[in-house]
Amino acid sequence: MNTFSQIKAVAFDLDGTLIDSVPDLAAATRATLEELALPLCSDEQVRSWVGNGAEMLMRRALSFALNTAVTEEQLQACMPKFMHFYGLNLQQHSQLYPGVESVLEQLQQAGYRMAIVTNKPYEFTLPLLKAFNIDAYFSMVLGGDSLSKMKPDPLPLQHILHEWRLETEQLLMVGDSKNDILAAKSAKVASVGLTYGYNYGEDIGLSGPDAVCEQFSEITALLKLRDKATEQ
Ligand SMILES: O=C(O)COP(=O)(O)O
Ligand SMILES: [Mg+2]
Repeated sequence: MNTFSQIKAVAFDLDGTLIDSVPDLAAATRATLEELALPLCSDEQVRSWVGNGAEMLMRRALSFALNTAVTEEQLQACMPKFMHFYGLNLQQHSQLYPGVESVLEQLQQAGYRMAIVTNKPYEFTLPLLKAFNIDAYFSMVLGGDSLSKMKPDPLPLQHILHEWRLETEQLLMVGDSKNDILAAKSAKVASVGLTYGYNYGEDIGLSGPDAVCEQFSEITALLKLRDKATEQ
């Protein structure tokens, strides 16, 4: 029996897994820094700062711009600005990664239950899923602030196991970051690491997921789903 043979439900990470969201996150980060008359950052820097939610992104951005550690007061003063700017343009420059819609469709057809487990604040998560017209695939959507702890803590995955009455062998976590893989390991569920997303510039394979995929479409083969689009 392979690692994935008992999977009934899949928890997907969002940023860097389903959606390339860095261009809009970077624009909002720069708009915040600009309003504070601080040096601006590049998209590439933001790519390496995403992964632990909006507050940690701003903490990293401020610490770069101020070239020193950031106080709680400085961070809390700039959060409303970032939330405002990001909320204005969630999807102007962001894109779904290739193959995402078709794989979600195939998984739905095959009867898998699907959830989003992201560290992005919940208030941005649902609008972003709606903007790309993929919200209906997910019967549970957890943002970084939906529960008391976010990934790499196992709590969001444990919440799904509990709510959906699943055994650990029945849930799969798919993500681009070591936070996704660490959360899966702590929750004792299988994980797939994607190489194209954001992982602080590190190789996702080093976190030890059960499988590494270069493209989202490879998930169908792992779950032994036939690609109906290419099937004659
Ligand atoms: O917002 C973040 O920092 C990361 O979000 P993700 O968990 O969907 O990758
Ligand atoms: Mg991610």
